[in-house]
Amino acid sequence: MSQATRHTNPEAILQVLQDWTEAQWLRALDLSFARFLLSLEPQAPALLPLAAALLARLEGEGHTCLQLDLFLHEPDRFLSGAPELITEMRHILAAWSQPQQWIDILSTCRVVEHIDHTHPKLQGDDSETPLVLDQGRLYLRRYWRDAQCIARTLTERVSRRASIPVPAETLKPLLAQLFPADTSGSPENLPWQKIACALAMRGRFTIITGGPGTGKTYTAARLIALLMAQHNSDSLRIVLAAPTGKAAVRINESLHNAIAQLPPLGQQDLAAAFARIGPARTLHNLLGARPGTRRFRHDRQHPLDLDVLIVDEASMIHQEMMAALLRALPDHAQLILLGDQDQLASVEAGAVLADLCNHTGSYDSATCTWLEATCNCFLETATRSSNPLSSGVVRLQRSHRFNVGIGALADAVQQGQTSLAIQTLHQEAVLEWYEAPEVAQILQLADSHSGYRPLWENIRRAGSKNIEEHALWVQQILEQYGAFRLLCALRQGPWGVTGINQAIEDHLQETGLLKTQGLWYAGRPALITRNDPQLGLSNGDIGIALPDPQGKLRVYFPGNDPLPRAILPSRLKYSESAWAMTVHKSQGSEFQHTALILPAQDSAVIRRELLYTAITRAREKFSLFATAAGLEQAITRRTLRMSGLLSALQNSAN
Ligand SMILES: Nc1ncnc2c1ncn2[C@@H]1O[C@H](COP(=O)(O)OP(=O)(O)OP(=O)(O)O)[C@@H](O)[C@H]1O
Repeated sequence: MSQATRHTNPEAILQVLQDWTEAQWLRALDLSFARFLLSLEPQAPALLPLAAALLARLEGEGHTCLQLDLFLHEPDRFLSGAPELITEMRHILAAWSQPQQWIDILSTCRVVEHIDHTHPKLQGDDSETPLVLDQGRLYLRRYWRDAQCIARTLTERVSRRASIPVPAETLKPLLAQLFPADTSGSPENLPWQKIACALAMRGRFTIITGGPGTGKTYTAARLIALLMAQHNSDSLRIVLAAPTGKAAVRINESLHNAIAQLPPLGQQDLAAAFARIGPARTLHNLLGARPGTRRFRHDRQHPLDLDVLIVDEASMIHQEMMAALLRALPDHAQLILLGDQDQLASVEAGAVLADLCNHTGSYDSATCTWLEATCNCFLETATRSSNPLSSGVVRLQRSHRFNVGIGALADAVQQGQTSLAIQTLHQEAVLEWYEAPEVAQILQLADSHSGYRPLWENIRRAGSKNIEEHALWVQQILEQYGAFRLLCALRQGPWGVTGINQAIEDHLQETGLLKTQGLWYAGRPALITRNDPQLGLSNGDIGIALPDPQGKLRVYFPGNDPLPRAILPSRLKYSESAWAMTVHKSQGSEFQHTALILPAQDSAVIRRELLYTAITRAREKFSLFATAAGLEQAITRRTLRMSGLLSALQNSAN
């Protein structure tokens, strides 16, 4: 068959898709979706099955739409694979290389709805075609619907910004009391934490973004104190949440510590009031996930019972979850998102926090007047921002916790400055760079005092039979495990999680440090890989297998209770060893010492956001195993997730 025929015949395109699926470049799901659309519209043009399969595959890579101009300009930026497959894809796409061709052809399909913004009332929600074409972007319908929902709900929330009646004259002295050092109103040194509180106090939607240690939790603690001082703390329902169980545990701990350090505010017993809020929950749990479905118990008809919702680690919220959250949020409630927009985006599709923070940092005149009245800050009023949420977003700028060397490296990477990053790696004592990495060096580091050695020695000592002493020992082991972590960019291969875990277990066995035969051995850190509601465990939770006081092996998980939970290993169906873990899985955690392992061979998944996320997991020391070329590629390559959220926000605001 000639290439020309291949390009115009849907059956021939299906054959190409079949070949790509056999080569494992497409997923079976992608092919099935293309077939399904052709079954709905047998006379469809050849472009339809191709577009459907590529769109489905892109969704698997985290994109919420196929943005025609970006994708057709550089398809292999978004879909990587074996060179011959990429060449074939490029060759086939050459027949439809212009966005307008796609629009003209796909608009004729019955399974595609083309949104016409000049007649918005006639379009949209009522129609149920599987695909939607909107302003040069092709969507799976549910992603389009979710983007519209987020955009509509948030612009509506922001437009009611000033509708919470908080008198500036009562807020001002409270803010001054909570942020005593922040008296300066000079533009170079604005008190962003105080500004964040002032905005969140009267807004129904606020984002407090910033790198690690910039005081997001510090600010959230003060915001909670202000809310309690302004309203009746007994009846105000404040709820804390996070995308994962681990992140929920962490926000509990850090907020608890931050509240304990707060100065007294009026008559409030803050610690008691905070205790009434209750521990942070995962978003799944809060919304009432229905197992085996995409649905939640709470939605527009059954809204959540709360007045204020504070969600930490918001960079991990994917688009579908954000839409579900907004549907379930009562109209009157205040939503505050905390997170670092520069971190890796969510595993599932979308880059919600980064999209929502895009083009922000300017404030409208009403907001500037409010900040002047409450914070004594004089900000320049922006002429119209291209992001309607801009007045509700605050970026905290200064790190208060970070080790200076680690912070400098994170900044250089985040700004894409390779030579500065290399110079910093060479200069700073807390940074260690293995430029010609070998597995033996990784094992040596893991087996050192700043690695797992203290943990391994403590595990070998074995716990006491006395219950209290045993509990203390378990607690100590969990803390020691949390002090160091090996992070990998990849899952598979000798430099990936599986290879490094195996190398460590072999090392432990060979040196006799721990007996690692079998799946479960005393000392094995086990990462849960699937949610298990019955056991109350979430994907990403980590426990350590240790003998109980009777010598029987149990897996101990840290939790909100002071005592770790003990579960029999046989009950844990889905787990993997966690001496090394992926950078993705480490999100929401921090370790005193973090080591990142980049593979010798380049991989398209190694990008700036991954490097930044790994570096910012380290509190005191960061070790890097990477060649100079690997490091440079990682810094240069940026993640670009195709999404229509910003454009949907702009449409909603008009
Ligand atoms: N304005 C400030 N003055 C003094 N100390 C501060 C201030 N802001 C934050 N800190 C301190 O800096 C440290 C880091 O703050 P915090 O934990 O709130 O940062 P974060 O942005 O939530 O970090 P992460 O993203 O890692 O969770 C804490 O010890 C906190 O008490």
